[in-house]
Amino acid sequence: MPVLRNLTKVAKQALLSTPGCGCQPLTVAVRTISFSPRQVTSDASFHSVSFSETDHPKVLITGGLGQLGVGLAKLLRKRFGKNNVILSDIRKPPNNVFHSGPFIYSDILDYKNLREIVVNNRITWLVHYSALLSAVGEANVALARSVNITGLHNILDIAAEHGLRLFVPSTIGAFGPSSPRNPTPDLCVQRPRTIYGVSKVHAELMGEYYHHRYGLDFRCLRYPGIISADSMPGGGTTDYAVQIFHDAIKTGKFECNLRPDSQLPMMYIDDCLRATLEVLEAPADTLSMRTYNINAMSFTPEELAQELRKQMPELEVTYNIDPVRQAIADSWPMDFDDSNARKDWGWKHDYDLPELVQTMLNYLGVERCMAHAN
Ligand SMILES: NC(=O)C1=CN([C@@H]2O[C@H](COP(=O)(O)OP(=O)(O)OC[C@H]3O[C@@H](n4cnc5c(N)ncnc54)[C@H](O)[C@@H]3O)[C@@H](O)[C@H]2O)C=CC1
Ligand SMILES: CC(=O)[C@H](N)C(=O)O
Repeated sequence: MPVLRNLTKVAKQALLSTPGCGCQPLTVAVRTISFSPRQVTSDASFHSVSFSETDHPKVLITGGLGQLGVGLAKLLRKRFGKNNVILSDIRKPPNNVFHSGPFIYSDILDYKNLREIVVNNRITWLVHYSALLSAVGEANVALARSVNITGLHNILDIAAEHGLRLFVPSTIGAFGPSSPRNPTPDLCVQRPRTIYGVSKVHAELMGEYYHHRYGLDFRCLRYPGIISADSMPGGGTTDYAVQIFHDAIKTGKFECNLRPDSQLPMMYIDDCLRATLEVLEAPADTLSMRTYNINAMSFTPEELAQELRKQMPELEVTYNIDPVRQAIADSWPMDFDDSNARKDWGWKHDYDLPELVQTMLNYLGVERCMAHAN
């Protein structure tokens, strides 16, 4: 079988190489003044741990069991120590995640519970990953509004009250059909047409407002579509670019829900997680903005399939367009201008399309061969 023959080739290669698996605040920090964004009771604590008091930040990741959180926890634990990074979600963690470091239940809609976690664990950095993504959000607007907007308000208030450094990811989805699409700069018209996009523009603006108004150390990157091998996407428009690898390896066939010419910005997960750590560690005076585009590559489904066919010539791709996802993709950036991130804090991606494809095939090919061997 050609698919298996190519898989074996890919797996052999993989066994030989290692798979990749400006503004200063106008006010003093909120914890030092008597006014806070939320009318907290007088017993509320503003005693956050300052960075000089600890060797490492104490990090909480919300929504940590999705496509990105487990990988980010692994990276941050390597850097700051296993027990200094707490993953949280409302879902039950799989065994390997539960045994790899601290995990805690946290519903971002439960403000008191969130505050208790931050206080009891002396959290200093908060990475806020909980969200409903673009396609899932359109299927459940009320829940998306609640998680992505009400949840964010809880996060912002807790971060401001406890002097946390707060990272919130935004997305290419924060732009819309009236934005310049090729390329899309950091600052331009943002009129997205999805609840996901609207909630992310809201997050960008609220975070920046809290930064200027209360001195909140808010940091935000607009991620492209993220491609990963060991975690599945949670219901977005760019999901096809992950699924194609799984289907190609399993069956040699893939049915794509976007048109072959739909060009979108994309990034391999290792680049995305490294960018997140880099912007979190960047000295404040290097950040001329608080929300940055980051990018690595742009491609269409057809171009991705062509790159895959270099390794799997028999791959068959058919198209069965999902009108909801297609309308979203047609309104999103085709290419992303991340020159400010590159200039300010030295952002540089490692993976272009050929490396991405090779790395994904290596990883998934080895996994499949190992599963067959067991
Ligand atoms: N994966 C991607 O391609 C991109 C992701 N992003 C952003 O990065 C962040 C992480 O993305 P993914 O890991 O892909 O998302 P995901 O959809 O895979 O995971 C989101 C997680 O949030 C959790 N969650 C939902 N409601 C919650 C609640 N009430 N309380 C606590 N947790 C809750 C879910 O259980 C899920 O584990 C999101 O904010 C997303 O908007 C931005 C651009 C691209
Ligand atoms: C690009 C994103 O924000 C996400 N992957 C989605 O497609 O919704």
